[in-house]
Amino acid sequence: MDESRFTRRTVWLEADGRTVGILDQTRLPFETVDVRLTSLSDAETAIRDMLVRGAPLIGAVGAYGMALALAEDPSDAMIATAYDRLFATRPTAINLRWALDDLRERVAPLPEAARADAAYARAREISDEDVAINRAIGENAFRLIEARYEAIGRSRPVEILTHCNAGFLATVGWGTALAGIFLAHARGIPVHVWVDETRPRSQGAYLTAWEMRWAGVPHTVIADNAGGHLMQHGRVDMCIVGTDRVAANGDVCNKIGTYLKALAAHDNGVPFYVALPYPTIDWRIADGVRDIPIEERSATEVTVVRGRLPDGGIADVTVIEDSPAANPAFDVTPGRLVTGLITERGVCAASAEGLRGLYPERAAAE
Ligand SMILES: CSC[C@@H](O)[C@@H](O)C(=O)COP(=O)(O)O
Repeated sequence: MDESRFTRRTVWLEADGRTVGILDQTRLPFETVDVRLTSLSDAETAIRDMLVRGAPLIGAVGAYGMALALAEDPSDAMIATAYDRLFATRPTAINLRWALDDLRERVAPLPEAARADAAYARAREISDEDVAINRAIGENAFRLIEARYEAIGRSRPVEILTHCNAGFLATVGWGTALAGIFLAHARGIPVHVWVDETRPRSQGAYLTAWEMRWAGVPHTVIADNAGGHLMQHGRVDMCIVGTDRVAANGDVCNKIGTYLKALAAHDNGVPFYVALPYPTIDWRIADGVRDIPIEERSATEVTVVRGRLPDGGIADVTVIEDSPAANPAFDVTPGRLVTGLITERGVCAASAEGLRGLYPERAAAE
């Protein structure tokens, strides 16, 4: 199979060398619409309102946001303003801070006239690096999927459960948790994916299912509450999810509901893997459950649902009226419930020792 299907870019520089193109993910799966970002405030809105989402993609668009800002005004004051405004858009995905720190460090020492070009060049590099990293994560995840296929005697498809969306839409290309699944499918290992719907924003139903169709991977969308039952009855061979931030002790922050899936997997002896690139590790947080800040989003995301009407139109309908609703968007799964962290450097235990073993230089630097 042609692997370029899995490298569809989610953010790119337009031909004018200044405007940034993105796929508007709020319109999926009903419409495929590209949008152009021309200013800092466009980038800010795109991240905050989730036209782009997923930790690695948020980082890449944050980097382009800094470049767009400096193209308008390359002053020191603008570096600080752009950093603060972009940083405030989404609090949980650590890739955003990583990308903004990186950009600020590189452009601040330069003369003003050189700053915008340097920022665009670095944003592009970050994007290309993300695609290469995810391809490597995919190879490491592929080996685990292949091993499960051998373990079940090559008798049937490997049943994999995933939560939220950690495919190419959540990154610049390939994806993290889904990269190994795409590779397995492309290389002829039969897989079937249980796609958690992932309320309230339904990234599973709207985005992962769309990617599975795009790639031709057999899949079934399930309500968020179904995973435990399927695991109890031997219908899940492994779980693979992505993450928005991994603490130095291996605790994993991901879309709300991930923790419950990890508990069910642990209780049923189902391997639970988390895929991540190095910028997702927050070396400054020693205890993830205690210290990772969790984004609380609008209650409207819980009370209003988007769908297609019988006449073909697309509409938002209210499903909860007159009751308060709460919307914590992420949760933290303790490292002890995670079978392994799948990174571009290999697979390690979800622990301080495991992470230090794979990234000794980065652990020492923090
Ligand atoms: C690869 S990014 C992390 C993902 O795994 C995903 O599950 C997730 O939580 C993304 O959250 P989102 O709120 O859609 O930006």
